[in-house]
Amino acid sequence: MFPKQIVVLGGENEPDFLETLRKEGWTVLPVRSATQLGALNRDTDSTACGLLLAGAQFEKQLPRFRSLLLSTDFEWVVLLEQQMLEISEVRQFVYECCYDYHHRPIDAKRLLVTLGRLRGKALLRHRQYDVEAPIGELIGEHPVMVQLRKNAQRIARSQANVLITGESGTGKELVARTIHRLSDRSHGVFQAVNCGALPGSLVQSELFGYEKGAFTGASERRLGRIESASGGTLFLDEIGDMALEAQVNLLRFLQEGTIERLGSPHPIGVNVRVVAATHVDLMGRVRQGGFREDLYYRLNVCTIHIPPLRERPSDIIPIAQHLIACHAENLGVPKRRLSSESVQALVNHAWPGNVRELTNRLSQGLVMSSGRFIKPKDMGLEAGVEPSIYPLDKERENAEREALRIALAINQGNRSKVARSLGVSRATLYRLLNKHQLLDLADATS
Ligand SMILES: Nc1ncnc2c1ncn2[C@@H]1O[C@H](COP(=O)(O)OP(=O)(O)OP(=O)(O)O)[C@@H](O)[C@H]1O
Repeated sequence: MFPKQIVVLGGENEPDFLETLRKEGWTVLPVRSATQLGALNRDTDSTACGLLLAGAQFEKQLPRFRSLLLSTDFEWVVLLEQQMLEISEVRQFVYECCYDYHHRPIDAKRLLVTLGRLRGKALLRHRQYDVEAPIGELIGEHPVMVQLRKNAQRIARSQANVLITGESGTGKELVARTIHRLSDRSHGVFQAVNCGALPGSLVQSELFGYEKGAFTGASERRLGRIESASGGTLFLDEIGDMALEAQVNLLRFLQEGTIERLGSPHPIGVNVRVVAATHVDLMGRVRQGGFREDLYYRLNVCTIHIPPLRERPSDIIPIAQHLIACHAENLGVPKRRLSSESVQALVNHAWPGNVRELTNRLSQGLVMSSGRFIKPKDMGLEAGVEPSIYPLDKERENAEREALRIALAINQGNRSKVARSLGVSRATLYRLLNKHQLLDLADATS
């Protein structure tokens, strides 16, 4: 149970009311300096409430009080003179920094009710942050994400290679890390290699390592990324961009479990699980001759597809709240909340950059907002009032495509099993796969 604590800022001019608070079971914590407030904010749990007692010339000290209040995690109520509310800067201050206001003379009963509500709100907020998953957790309650987490768990228990597909920023690396964390390799390293960033000339030495003297400049032996990941997981991001020559060696490694360092004819056994990711249509690349078909099938033992954020709009706000809780501390700013306009704007946005864009916009919003709430403009978004619901036929299309993807993943592309699990004939399944351009994910022989 959290104690009833109230931080009182701004003078001792209400001794009777402070006494009433004590009698009502509140611990009153008077604050006289910014340092004291900072210490209380650090040492008191965030369910404590704040009461600001506005004194004479309050309107001249608004910037100081604004930065004091916003530097804390507490919810605040301000007590002021009624005529002060005629000053627009004061009204703006109350709107931005406070949960509520009361004016003098004090109506003790009413103010106690307000403080009771304030505490209730602080407790709720505390619980909300308390249940937040730690940073690095895959958030999302959309049915596709729920299924995706289950699949990741199942896959983690096996040693199978995995191919993760999805647009840029959808969370492919996060899923790969989750598989690693849940696997019996979690004590080994997670080695991430961005194949797109490696020039063709470097990819071989980077992945497979080299012996001293293997080429000019090879002054000592160097282990490659595959060997360094031994006992752990190798994450090959943007696998579609890997040079063809390196693809041959990677295939040999996947078939035989051995590598050869450049300059050495001796194969070395390496125990590594490979998780690859791509944002391009890898099968399309196979057809164009840019990616080896045999390697595609070696990597694609299990597939996880992450749909873009716009196709799972119910995930936007839970992920946003999680990210605010995680990033506010890293950025050294208070945990501000989303205004209702911001919630609407976030849901309306199309998210071409997916969750990465969401992370960036929220970080910007946390830094730029000057009040208790993050507003749309703080995140570089237009305030939107449009309802966030997609037309029904678009929702149906999305649901149909997701059901197909899930069934394909669970049944490893086996068409007969997929058709059975979806309760449709093979002919209908073929039509649906064709319509959603998912034929590549289905095994034509099954
Ligand atoms: N479901 C999620 N829950 C919480 N955070 C997420 C989620 N999905 C993605 N993120 C966060 O979004 C950011 C981008 O994710 P990640 O790097 O895994 O995407 P990616 O698909 O690998 O991107 P790219 O294709 O550009 O390499 C990361 O900070 C990640 O932690």
